[in-house]
Amino acid sequence: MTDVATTIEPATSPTLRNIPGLDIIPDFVTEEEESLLIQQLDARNWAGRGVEPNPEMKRRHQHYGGVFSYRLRRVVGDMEQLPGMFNFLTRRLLEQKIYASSPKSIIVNEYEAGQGIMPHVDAPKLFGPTITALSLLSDCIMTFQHVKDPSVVVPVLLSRRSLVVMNGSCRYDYKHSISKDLVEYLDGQEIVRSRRVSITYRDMQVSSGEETEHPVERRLQ
Ligand SMILES: O=C(O)CCC(=O)C(=O)O
Ligand SMILES: [Fe+2]
Repeated sequence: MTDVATTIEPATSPTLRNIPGLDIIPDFVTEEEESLLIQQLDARNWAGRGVEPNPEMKRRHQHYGGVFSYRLRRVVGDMEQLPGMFNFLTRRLLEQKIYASSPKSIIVNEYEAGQGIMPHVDAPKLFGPTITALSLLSDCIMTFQHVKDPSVVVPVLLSRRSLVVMNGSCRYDYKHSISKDLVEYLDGQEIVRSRRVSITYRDMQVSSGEETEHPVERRLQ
């Protein structure tokens, strides 16, 4: 990547929302599908807050496919098939050509009001070129910050039931984060945060055990 900085517009420009490789698909699931997903997820075990494989994490989460330990920085255990409850989502991702083949890994994150995720780039050596996250139960703002030019900060609304797709520059050149704020503002719109559950699809890039650049500790908020 050369001359990245020269292609970036001033931070004040509204056109900055056009981050190369960023796409947001509204209403990726229906209200009925959202309720069913939440019901099924809540019937399963949430990790974090003292529960393995990431007991140190305050945010509750569920890993499917490859179970990634943030502490050990690697996939622990065997790659398992994704549970059937995700089949319709995977099918939709393939139908809409967001992925060419079924992604092998899902992380479900739960954010209580007052919880967020620190700025990070999803481990480039571990996860593939397309990251997607489905927002359930609450709107939030995802903030993108350019790695090489931190003055470039781009807040983007992730509305409830939308899918955010990160490819190319968006996936590799920008950190993404979600604040802990209970109330957020974007373009004069007030966004009141409540419990949010996100379903992130990622392809595993390499065999387990490879060192990654994941900012482990800084994710633990
Ligand atoms: O909650 C989200 O929408 C994003 C989660 C995320 O960035 C991650 O797990 O790496
Ligand atoms: Fe991420």
